[in-house]
Amino acid sequence: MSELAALWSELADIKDELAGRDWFMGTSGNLSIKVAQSGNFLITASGKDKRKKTNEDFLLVDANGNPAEETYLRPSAETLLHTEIYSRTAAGSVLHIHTVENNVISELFGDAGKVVFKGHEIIKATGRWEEDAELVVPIIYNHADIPTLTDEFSHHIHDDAGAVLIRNHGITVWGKTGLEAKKILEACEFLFQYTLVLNQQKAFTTKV
Ligand SMILES: CSC[C@@H](O)[C@@H](O)C(=O)COP(=O)(O)O
Ligand SMILES: [Zn+2]
Repeated sequence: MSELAALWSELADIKDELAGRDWFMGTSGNLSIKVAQSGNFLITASGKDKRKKTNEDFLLVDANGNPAEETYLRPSAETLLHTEIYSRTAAGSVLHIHTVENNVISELFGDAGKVVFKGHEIIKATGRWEEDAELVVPIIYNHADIPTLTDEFSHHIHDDAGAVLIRNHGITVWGKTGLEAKKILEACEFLFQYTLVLNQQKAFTTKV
């Protein structure tokens, strides 16, 4: 199998898994994986139902996000976020999803500009192993203009792995590999769900 075919299959597997969690509501979400050395990456085609598996799910783009081969497919509308992450880090994969939980958390903590988690075992999935490790997820405004959104997003790209919430839009995570990006995504969504359930329980117990 060629390197490209292997990467296609890896990204398709990630897409299948995330689809199994119903994390691509209303055609939302975009995923990419980098082809080592070349600067090119495979990215989801724009506007597709990402729950479906087809031969046209991904296209190859160059480091500027332009199609690297003849195609009628359009790369994701948010390709610029992916190019920005790849240009500033050694990330190998970028994943973006919209969930009710990540949207509600982004709204609850949006005015603070970040949500901070501490004292959760699952923080280790993000590569922080100290007992008092903190996971800080920045929250930025959802600029409709993608270059403006990317500019604000870029202030939060400090490492080869990371996560940023876009308010009332979704989360974008990246990691050195597809597996690392998926682990960070799952850890974040776990923590978002935990926070919402805990707050609901607290509200309930203060009422009774
Ligand atoms: C229908 S969701 C809105 C989209 O603009 C976007 O936020 C998204 O996640 C999917 O866009 P896409 O161009 O398919 O990658
Ligand atoms: Zn989106």
